[in-house]
Amino acid sequence: MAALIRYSKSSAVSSLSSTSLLRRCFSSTVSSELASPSTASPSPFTLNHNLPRKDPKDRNVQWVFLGCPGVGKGTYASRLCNLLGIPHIATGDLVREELASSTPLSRQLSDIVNQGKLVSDEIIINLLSKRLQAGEAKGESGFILDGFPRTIRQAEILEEVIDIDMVVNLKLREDVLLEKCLGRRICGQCGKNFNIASINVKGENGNPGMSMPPLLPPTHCMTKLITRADDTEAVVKERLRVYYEKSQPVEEFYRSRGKLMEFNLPGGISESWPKLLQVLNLDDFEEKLSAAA
Ligand SMILES: Nc1ncnc2c1ncn2[C@@H]1O[C@H](COP(=O)(O)OP(=O)(O)O)[C@@H](O)[C@H]1O
Repeated sequence: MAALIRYSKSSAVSSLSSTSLLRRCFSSTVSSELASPSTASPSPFTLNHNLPRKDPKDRNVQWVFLGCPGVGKGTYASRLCNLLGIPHIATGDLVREELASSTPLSRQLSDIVNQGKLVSDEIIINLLSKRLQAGEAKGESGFILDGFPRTIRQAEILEEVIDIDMVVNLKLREDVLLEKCLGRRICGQCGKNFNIASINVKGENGNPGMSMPPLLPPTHCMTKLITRADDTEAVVKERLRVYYEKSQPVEEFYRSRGKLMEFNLPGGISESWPKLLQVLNLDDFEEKLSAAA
C-alpha cells in the first residue's frame, strides 16, 4: 500500500505508511485473519438480522457510525458507548481539540473546518492514531467510531487494519438536518451537546412527517451555550454537499461488504433510542442494566 502519511522531513516516522501506523495502534486488537483485506460476501444486513443476542460485555464492539452532519451520530454513539462501557471516538472532537490548541496545525485546520471542507486523510489518520494509541495505553477495548471513515481511502485503510463488525448508517430528511445543525449548541463549560431547534415538519412527497422536540440544557448551562463556528447555514450546506460527494460512497463500501445497517430515525431521542436499541438487539441489555442499577 502506498505511503499515505507524509510527515515533516524531520519526523522519524516519515517512511511509515498510514496502514502500518494504524496497524501499530491497533496491534493488540487485530487478528491476523482480519488484517488482510475483507473477503466478506455481499449480503447487506437487514434490520434485526445477523446480530448476536449475547451480552455486549462478551462482544468486542468495534462499530462505525455514519450519517450526514446533524443526523445525531454523536448523540446516539455517545449514549451507546455509555451503555456498553466503551469509548466514543469522534474525529470531529479530535479536530476541535486540535483547533483549541495554538499550534501551526490548528491554524491550518481552522480554515478547512470553517469552510465546511474535509481535513486531509493524512491529518485525520494521524489524529485518530494518536487517540487510539492513548486508549490502548489505558487498556481500552472496543469503540464506536463517529465521523470516521469519511472517504473511501479512509475506509480502505481502516478495513485493512481492523475488523469493523458493523456500520450503522443514520438517516434523516435533509431539511431536518439543516434545522438540526443550526439549532446545535454546546455548553462552553461542561462540553455537553444540546439542540434548541423544535422540529415539526409535515409529510410530503412520500416523506413522513416528523416532530423532534428540542434537547434543552439544564439552567446552569443555559448562559454558557456556544454555537460551533461551522454551524452557519452556508457552511452546513457546504458540509452536506461534501458529505454527498465524499462520504456517501463509504455507505456503498460497507454495504457491499455486508456490514451496513440502515437506520431511519423516526423522530426525536425518546422515539428513536428504544427503536435503535431494538435493532441492535440491546433492548434486553438496557433493561438488565436498569434493573441492576
Ligand atoms: N474523518 C474525517 N475526515 C476528514 N475531516 C474530518 C473527519 N472527521 C472530522 N473532520 C473535520 O471536522 C469537522 C467536524 O466534524 P464533525 O464534528 O464530525 O461534523 P459533522 O457535524 O459534520 O458530522 C468536519 O467538517 C471536517 O472538517
